Amino acid sequence: MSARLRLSSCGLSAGKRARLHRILYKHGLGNGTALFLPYDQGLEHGPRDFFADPVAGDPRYIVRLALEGGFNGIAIQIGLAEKFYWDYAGEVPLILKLNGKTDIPSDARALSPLHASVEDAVRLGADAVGYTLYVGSPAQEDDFAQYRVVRQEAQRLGMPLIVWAYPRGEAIEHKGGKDSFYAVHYAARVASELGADVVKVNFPHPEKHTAVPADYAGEFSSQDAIDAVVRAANRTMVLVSGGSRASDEVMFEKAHESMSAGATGLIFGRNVWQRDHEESLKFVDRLRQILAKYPTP
Ligand SMILES: O=C(CO)COP(=O)(O)O
Repeated sequence: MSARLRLSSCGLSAGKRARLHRILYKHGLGNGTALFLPYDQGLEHGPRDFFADPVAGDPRYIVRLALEGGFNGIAIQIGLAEKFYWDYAGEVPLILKLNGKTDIPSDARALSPLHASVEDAVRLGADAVGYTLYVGSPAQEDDFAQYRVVRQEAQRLGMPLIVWAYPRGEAIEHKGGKDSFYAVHYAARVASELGADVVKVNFPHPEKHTAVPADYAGEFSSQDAIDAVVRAANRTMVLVSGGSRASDEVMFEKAHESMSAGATGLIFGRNVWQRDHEESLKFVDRLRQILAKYPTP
């Protein structure tokens, strides 16, 4: 089991540290771990994600779920933040997603345009901002330039920056795919190199890297892979995302392995809200029991 990063080891400015302290120690379990509820899928995938439980299409329901489930924060886009977040008077920390796109065009040249600024986040009382960076996309150069401005603004305003580090594009597909160990490992390192305070990654699948590039040949367990991903992020805290619906056992295993690797927390969306209310709360309770086993020293 690897040690979890303490806030004091992350090289954070005072404002960022205060905000992250609020998220990690004043909400959720208050033990330095985090459980975030992401709700940007309506933009990224469209309303089809709400077919499984139509009530989840209502942002009011999701904000209430974040509160009832004892989440450390909710990650939403500007439109929903403006119209729904204050229904609960900021009782759950807000992570304002600053960029995002639809999945209607292909991901061949993936780039998520900005829709909001770090100043919007300050105005709305957010405790962090989120930026999706497509590592490996042919548009990576433009993405890095757009990201640099956000990073500088976040630094100036003391706003923690969470990078959704997503491998994308044809080149990645030829190197094992976006969930491969190689791609996720590289993405975590990129986020740390580029100054993210927190990086959000997909759980790496060692079986998917198909030994391309050759340095990744060999036997890796999923625990080996997530251990390496957290190490690659070094002083950047790691959040592991949920992905599409899977069995509860698979999700709990992922949660255990991530926390054991030293990740700071989990950001699970569809696996939480693509089921009825009672089931969602039961699932969240099990996740909280897992996080309780891994307090930050
Ligand atoms: O962070 C996420 C989306 O922004 C992860 O969401 P899912 O758990 O639904 O994959």
